[in-house]
Amino acid sequence: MSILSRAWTAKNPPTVPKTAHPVRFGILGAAEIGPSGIILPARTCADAEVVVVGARNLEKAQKYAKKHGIARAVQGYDAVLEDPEVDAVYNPLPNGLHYEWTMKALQAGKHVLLEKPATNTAAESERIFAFAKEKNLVVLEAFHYQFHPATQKLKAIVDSGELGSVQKITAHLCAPGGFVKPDDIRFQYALGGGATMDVGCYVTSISRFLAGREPTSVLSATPTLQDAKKEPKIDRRMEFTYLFPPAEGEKEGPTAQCVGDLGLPNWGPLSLVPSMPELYVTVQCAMGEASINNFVMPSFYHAISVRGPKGSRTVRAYVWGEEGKAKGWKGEDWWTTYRYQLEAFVDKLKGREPQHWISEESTVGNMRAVGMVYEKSGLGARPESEFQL
Ligand SMILES: NC(=O)C1=CN([C@@H]2O[C@H](COP(=O)(O)OP(=O)(O)OC[C@H]3O[C@@H](n4cnc5c(N)ncnc54)[C@H](OP(=O)(O)O)[C@@H]3O)[C@@H](O)[C@H]2O)C=CC1
Ligand SMILES: O=C1OC[C@@H](O)[C@H](O)[C@H]1O
Repeated sequence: MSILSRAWTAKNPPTVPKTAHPVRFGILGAAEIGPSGIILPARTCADAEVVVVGARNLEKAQKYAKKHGIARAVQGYDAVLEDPEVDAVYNPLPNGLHYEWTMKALQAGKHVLLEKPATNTAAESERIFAFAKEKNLVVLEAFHYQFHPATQKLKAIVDSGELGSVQKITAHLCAPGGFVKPDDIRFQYALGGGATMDVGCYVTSISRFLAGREPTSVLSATPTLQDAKKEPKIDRRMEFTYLFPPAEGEKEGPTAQCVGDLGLPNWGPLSLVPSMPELYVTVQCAMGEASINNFVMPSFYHAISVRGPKGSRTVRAYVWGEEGKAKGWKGEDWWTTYRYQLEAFVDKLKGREPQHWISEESTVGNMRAVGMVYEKSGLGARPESEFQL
């Protein structure tokens, strides 16, 4: 399939008939990410159905429901949680509201597919998972990129040892200027904003994933503020370096040099030339290097470049290899990261073994690492939610 047909099918996926008991989702908020994050993936998943969306304004919810083919629209998020037809909630609210509405959803007996980053602090994530355990419910932080075969192919190459030990990871997730508007939730401290929260959490996540361990410290963290007067704690860009502990037999642990940016400045004469997005990860190892050029949206295009003792090669993985298929792992080459993620989520709820999972430890570890970056940068932690159950 070409890049164009993959992109077209991802946006216009086939609608499949539902099983007798699909997981019925309710969406909290008429969020921008909703169509990619859950609505289109659910259309092609026999075991999932979006049944209701709730927004603060009923008319907004109704417009959104009509546009995206959702059967019902309700006013407010409580109405979604009280809905007896809802089994699981998709929570794409601003980061600073993730904790409150995930706790409320769990209280209401709903499973939660929770947008990244899970919460404002590691302590909040810990509390969510403790409560989910108590209620015997599932919470998954939606780090969708990890569920795609391309990400896992890169991980398998690094873990195979063919390139030797990991020495240095470089991870960039940077958007061109204008991609995020000045009044966006991402630039509001009270809502858990900041580049490190929004895009820095991805480069943190993939660095930890590929290093296969948690960072012990942040060697440096240099913020560029979005608007120092209006939001003195909001980073538009953060450059930061993690130090990981050595693995057994290693003298020194690897580092990860990360950059997250929500608005790369234009360049060239009169600054008229927009910057290109940066969406790559490189893993330098003792005997070579592996990299991927589009780790957040690999379903559109990607290339994994490997250089090592066996020579150089370029690998692509839109679907599982023969081994994965033999294990029953599903996929189509137009499946987005979100579609692969949904498959894992419904598998978990249906008592099947998901192909991949983001564990509680991983979510808490990521939030802890993001928190360490904010502390080192001098901007300080994002505000703890005042919500009490
Ligand atoms: N996995 C991924 O690839 C992506 C994940 N995300 C994550 O999803 C979440 C939402 O992002 P995105 O869809 O871009 O954001 P939007 O601004 O489009 O949506 C956020 C929703 O939050 C609701 N909301 C509730 N309180 C407030 C408030 N005080 N101010 C503003 N909105 C409020 C709004 O709901 P209402 O309709 O009720 O007004 C709105 O629809 C974030 O956590 C982000 O990190 C975002 C993009 C991609
Ligand atoms: O995937 C993403 O890319 C752009 C970001 O602003 C967004 O929040 C993130 O999840």
